[in-house]
Amino acid sequence: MALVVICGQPCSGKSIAAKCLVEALKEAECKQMARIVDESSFHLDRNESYANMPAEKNLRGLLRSEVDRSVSKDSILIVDSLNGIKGYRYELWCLARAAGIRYCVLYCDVEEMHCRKWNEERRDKGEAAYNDVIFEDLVRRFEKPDRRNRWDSPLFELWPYKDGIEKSSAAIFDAVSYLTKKVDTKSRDVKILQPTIATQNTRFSEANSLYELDRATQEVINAIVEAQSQAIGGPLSGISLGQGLPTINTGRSVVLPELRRLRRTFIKLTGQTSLSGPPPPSDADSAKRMFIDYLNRELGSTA
Ligand SMILES: Nc1ncnc2c1ncn2[C@@H]1O[C@H](COP(=O)(O)OP(=O)(O)OP(=O)(O)O)[C@@H](O)[C@H]1O
Repeated sequence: MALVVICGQPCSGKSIAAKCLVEALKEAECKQMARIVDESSFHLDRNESYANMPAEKNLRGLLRSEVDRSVSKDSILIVDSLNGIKGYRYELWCLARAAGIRYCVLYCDVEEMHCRKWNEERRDKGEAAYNDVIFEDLVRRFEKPDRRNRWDSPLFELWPYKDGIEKSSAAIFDAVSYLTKKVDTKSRDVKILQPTIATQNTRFSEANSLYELDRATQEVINAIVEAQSQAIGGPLSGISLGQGLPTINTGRSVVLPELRRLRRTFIKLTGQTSLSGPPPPSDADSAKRMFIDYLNRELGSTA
C-alpha cells in the first residue's frame, strides 16, 4: 500500500521517528500492517556497514532487495536508514512505482552539530555509535531531499532538535493522513504511483524491453550481492532466483564493480543482437535466464 523512506543525517532521530510513525498509524487504526526495514534487520554493525564504499553499497543493495521483496499493496513499509543519496532514493521510488503504491519521504532535519553531539552522547553511554571518521564522511555526502524531485515528494519534515519527535508531531500527523487517506477518482492530493509496463507480463515493446532488461539484470546482481554477503565473500553456487531459471554458479566471489561491468556489457550485447541475430528477451524471466547464463559462462571461465 505504501513505501515510506525515512531520511536524515547520521544520528538525527530517524529510528525514533520511524517508531513514532508506526505507533501513530496503529492509533489511527490503519488496517495495513506497518513494518520497519532497517540495518539492524540484517544484524549489521553501523561502522562496518559504512566503513568503505563496497560495504556501503552492499548495505544499500540489501535494503533495496528487501524493499523489492516486501513492498505490497497490503502493508506499509518504512525504510529506516540514512537514505542520504539522491540516486538511491530514486531507486526506492522506482520500486514503489513498479508496485503501484503510495510513496513519501519523512525527513529528520537536524543541524550537523546537534547530530554530532547526540552521537557523542550515545557513545559516552556505551551505546552503538558512529566512529568520528565515518560520521564526518556521511555528513559530508548527505544529499538533502528536495520536494521538487518526484522521488522526494511528498516530503514531510520533522525538526527533532527544535521540536522533539512525538507521535503527535505535525509531520508524523501529516504522513499518517497521507498514508491512510481513502482515494477515489476525485482525490488529487494523494498520488498512487502507476506501475509501468515493466511490472506486467505481456510482451514488451522495444523501448520497454530495454527497461525490463535493465531491471531484470539488476535483480540478478542484487541476488548475487546478497548471497555473497551471507557467504562472507566465499564462492557461490546454486543461487536460485525462482523456478524455471538456471542457478547462478560463479565459482568465486565477485566484487560489485565487476558485476556492474558484466551487466553493462551484457546489455550492450543484447541490444546489438536484436538488430541482426536472435530477438531480445521478451519478458523478465527470459532476460534473467540469458543474463544468468552469460554470468555463469563469463565467471566460470575465469574461476
Ligand atoms: N529530539 C531529541 N532530543 C535529544 N536527543 C535526541 C533527540 N532525537 C534523538 N536524540 C538522540 O539521538 C540518538 C539517535 O537517535 P536515533 O537512533 O533515532 O537516530 P538515527 O538517526 O536513527 O541514528 P542512526 O543514523 O544511527 O540510525 C538517540 O540515542 C537520542 O539520544
